[in-house]
Amino acid sequence: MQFLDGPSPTHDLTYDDVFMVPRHSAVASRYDVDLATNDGTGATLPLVVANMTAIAGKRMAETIARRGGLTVIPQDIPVPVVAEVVRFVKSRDLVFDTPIALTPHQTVAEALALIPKRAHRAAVVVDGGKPVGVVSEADCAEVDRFAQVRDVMQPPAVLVPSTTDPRAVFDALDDAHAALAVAVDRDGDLVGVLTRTGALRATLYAPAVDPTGGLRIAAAVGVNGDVAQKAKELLEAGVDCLVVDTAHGHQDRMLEALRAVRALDPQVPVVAGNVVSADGTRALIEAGASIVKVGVGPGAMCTTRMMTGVGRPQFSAVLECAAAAAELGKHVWADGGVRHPRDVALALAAGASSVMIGSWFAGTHESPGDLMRDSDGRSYKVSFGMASARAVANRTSTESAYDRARKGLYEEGISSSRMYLDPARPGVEDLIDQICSGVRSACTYAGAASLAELHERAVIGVQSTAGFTEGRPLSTSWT
Ligand SMILES: NC(=O)C1=CN([C@@H]2O[C@H](COP(=O)(O)OP(=O)(O)OC[C@H]3O[C@@H](n4cnc5c(N)ncnc54)[C@H](OP(=O)(O)O)[C@@H]3O)[C@@H](O)[C@H]2O)C=CC1
Ligand SMILES: Nc1nc2c(ncn2[C@@H]2O[C@H](COP(=O)(O)O)[C@@H](O)[C@H]2O)c(=O)[nH]1
Ligand SMILES: [K+]
Repeated sequence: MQFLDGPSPTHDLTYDDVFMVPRHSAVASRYDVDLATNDGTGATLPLVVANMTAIAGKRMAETIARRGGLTVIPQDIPVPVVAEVVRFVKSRDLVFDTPIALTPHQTVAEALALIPKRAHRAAVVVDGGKPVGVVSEADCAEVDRFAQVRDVMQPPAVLVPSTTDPRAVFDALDDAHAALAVAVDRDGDLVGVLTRTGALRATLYAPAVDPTGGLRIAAAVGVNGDVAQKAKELLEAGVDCLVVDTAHGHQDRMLEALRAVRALDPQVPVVAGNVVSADGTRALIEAGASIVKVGVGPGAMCTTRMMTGVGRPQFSAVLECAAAAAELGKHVWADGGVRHPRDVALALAAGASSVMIGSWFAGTHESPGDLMRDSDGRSYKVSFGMASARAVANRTSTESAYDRARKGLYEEGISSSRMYLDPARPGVEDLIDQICSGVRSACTYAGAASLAELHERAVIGVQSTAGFTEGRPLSTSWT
């Protein structure tokens, strides 16, 4: 990457401060761009879901890995629960989505409570393992809430063997004018479901799979307690990537934790953070990190910069840390502050091998929270920071009242934030589509057929606030 006007600017920059200049390209199509990462995680997309309790659960992990990204299960989740999530995610079909399954005698009220957990807005009715019907919200309208789903369900309009090619599923749905295909195994038992868009995506994305063919998943540990023991248990549970995470990564406690984890000789990438300097990056790599997580204060739930004045504008932080990591043959993830597809493209241009997203993905069907509606009827989910009073109270729930009170004083995150679902993109896969379109397009503007080429060829300019504002679309006239 180089700056348009030569040397690096003298002050630090964040994503909004910069733009990429188009240059000659020999890449004919945006589909010719390979978005696979080269950091050893096996991800085919440069996207990681942040280890935040309100965002990263098993549903998110399954959905993201099927499209090629990774989800980091937060450090606050007990190891046996993480092990169960890993087992669940690795048992998922690589093409067909896991539906809400109801028995015929369950009620319409139960169906209506569960259907919003799925972007495809339906549930499958199963009897003895076999799908016997599909229930959508429309089927439940104007019906007694205690009615049984068997009385409102429709027979599956498209029933296919789970070995069916996604393109054939797409065509079958199109021919039948149906919304959802139901897939079964050789015994006729339910495997999963696929929408038209899901079938299309299955032809465009490659799932992130481990050597045994299971979907990949990551998990985090903090720096307190017996880190090595917890890391060992997570590795035994089968995580594909281990994240050692704390607010201030360039500290002794982190370096000790990292050395202890490295001593386990993990055969998966070890990510550590967070830092924002070349020194911090080198320290983490020397202590055993294969990937360094970069970002202090850019997160949407994060109050660190307001509380402490500490941090660093994210574009410059990623640029400096990525250069330091590359000198040692290692990588960085850009963590936090991503609000538009452009931010992902710019982080990758600065040299990140992957980009971590939290809050933006909170406002999707796949995040763990319940779907809420505000007084205007807009759908949202509640999100909160991992250093918020709420998260700290959860994390310290087994400690003495005195210790909890002591730790409760250091609050550096928002405890409750409404993350609205975009009505046009309510599922995390809709956001992935949007991000990948933006990044693929950015690559062709730069003449890059891979992420390594994007970093190599990117020419970055610095813009004024007016320059950034000019780039924003207008939904109404300006006079
Ligand atoms: N990327 C970012 O900007 C930030 C991210 N976070 C996220 O919040 C979650 C919780 O992290 P964290 O608060 O580190 O909690 P942890 O539970 O990981 O504890 C951090 C440990 O480091 C010690 N510590 C020393 N200095 C600091 C400091 N300046 N800030 C925080 N801890 C310090 C703490 O001791 P003692 O309590 O005695 O001081 C504690 O023992 C993580 O997921 C982290 O990534 C949090 C803040 C910033
Ligand atoms: N200072 C804090 N940082 C936090 C907190 N919770 C999470 N985070 C960081 O934000 C990113 C995600 O950023 P986003 O803009 O995509 O939401 C996450 O990975 C953490 O590094 C917090 O409470 N305080
Ligand atoms: K912030």
